Amino acid sequence: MKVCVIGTGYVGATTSVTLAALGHDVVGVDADPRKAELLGRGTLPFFESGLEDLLREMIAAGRLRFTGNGSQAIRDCEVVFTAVGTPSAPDGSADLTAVWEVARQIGRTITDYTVVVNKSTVPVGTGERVEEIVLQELQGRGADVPFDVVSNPEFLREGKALEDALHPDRVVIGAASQRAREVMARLYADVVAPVLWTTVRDAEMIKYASNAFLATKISFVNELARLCERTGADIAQVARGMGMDGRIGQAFLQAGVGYGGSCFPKDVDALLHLARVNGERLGLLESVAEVNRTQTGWYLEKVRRVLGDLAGKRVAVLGLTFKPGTDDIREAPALRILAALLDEGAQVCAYDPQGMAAVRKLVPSVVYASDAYAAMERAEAVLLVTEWQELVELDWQRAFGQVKEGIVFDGRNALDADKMTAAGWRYYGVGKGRLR
Ligand SMILES: NC(=O)C1=CN([C@@H]2O[C@H](COP(=O)(O)OP(=O)(O)OC[C@H]3O[C@@H](n4cnc5c(N)ncnc54)[C@H](O)[C@@H]3O)[C@@H](O)[C@H]2O)C=CC1
Ligand SMILES: O=C(O)[C@H]1O[C@H](OP(=O)(O)OP(=O)(O)OC[C@H]2O[C@@H](n3ccc(=O)[nH]c3=O)[C@H](O)[C@@H]2O)[C@H](O)[C@@H](O)[C@@H]1O
Repeated sequence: MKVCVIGTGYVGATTSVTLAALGHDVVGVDADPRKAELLGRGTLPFFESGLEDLLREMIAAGRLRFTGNGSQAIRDCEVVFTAVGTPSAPDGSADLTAVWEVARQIGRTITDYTVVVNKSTVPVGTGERVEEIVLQELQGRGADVPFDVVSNPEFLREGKALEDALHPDRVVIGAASQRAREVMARLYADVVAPVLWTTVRDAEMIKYASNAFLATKISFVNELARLCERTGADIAQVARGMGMDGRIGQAFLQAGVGYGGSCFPKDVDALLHLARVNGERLGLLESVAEVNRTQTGWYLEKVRRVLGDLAGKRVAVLGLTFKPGTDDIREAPALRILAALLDEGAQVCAYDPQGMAAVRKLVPSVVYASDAYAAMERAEAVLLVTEWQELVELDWQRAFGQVKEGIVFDGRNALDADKMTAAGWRYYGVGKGRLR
């Protein structure tokens, strides 16, 4: 099938590659000509393991190309995906400017039956508004072209984008017409995953509900971690014990410095906004956001209690991206931590395997080290903020020989506390018993 994907960021690029791998003839479109050009040459504009290889393979096979000119691509394709960004507006709502722009472009362009598939994360009711916009544009040019609007939310995680896109837990398709359902069934015929057919509104809500629930699990353990530190329990053991109950599950119960990224914070805010404008209050979700907003502050409070005044202290920060396996620093907890440390006069030396170039632009006054050992040299404390495998597997014995004070604040409970202690470190995890 001929498929067009508009917007080739994380989701659009991954969707384009995945659909090509499923045997479709795909053209990716981006308003940023630099992105389209890079992708066309087989280069990803972001770091995502494994994706670039398959991108090149699909281009070489002639099944995937990229362009800055959407109109021709839209006209040629039976299915047009929208995968543009839906960032937070100042009031917390999802800014849908790019979604409306694409809808107008589609309405101005299509000449034959087209299935307009929304992959961006959008509030309930967006599909219906897209339908209205396309129709207005068609009427404006006196055209009577049949089309359907479908919601097909994306559930991939950064760092595991390809794996998630090729082997999803489920595919959710919200479609009103039988014609659109048949097209979508053909499109995903070779995906080995359960498909849930819903209304457009249900599919839109499923996406927000899923992200909000995952964020809730994280804030739940993070709040409990605070109580564990007061009561002398270990949140890692508590989470393990809870997760062994099949109804609860182990996933997303890892306590830490809070969730970041381009999705959980913005999607929780957007759902809260959607509730407000619909006259509902989601008190539980408000608390989820509040726990997350205060989690880095709580973590830093512990650092202050152990180190005292931070002014003039040399602190190493390891891991800057919002999670391992990506170069994405959007809403990364590390940014708030760096800002607070600098604000209090600490001398900060940082290292991250992929995120330093982007962080350096935002926070130039930090010293960026060439590797983790260099970052830790003469440090009075080490803050592990993102649990890259490379950082977890460091020779911590060797590092102990380089620091001034062997104090480590493991913001992700990723290090082995016993081994760290045996190597000489004073180890502070998150929610791991009372402070010594
Ligand atoms: N990043 C992620 O892991 C996931 C993101 N999502 C959702 O998917 C959507 C896209 O997210 P990302 O890929 O991260 O965004 P992104 O910001 O990385 O990429 C969006 C792309 O759309 C392009 N664009 C904007 N307006 C355009 C237009 N009118 N025509 C053509 N291209 C245009 C931009 O140049 C950019 O390259 C968002 O709604 C997000 O919430 C959903 C699941 C996972
Ligand atoms: O809508 C989206 O964009 C995506 O958002 C998340 O994916 P992503 O943000 O890439 O990464 P996650 O692995 O979910 O991690 C998000 C944040 O939560 C934190 N986290 C995760 C799990 C956990 O147990 N504890 C925890 O603090 C991570 O460190 C990270 O900062 C969801 O997992 C995806 O299903 C969804 O498609």
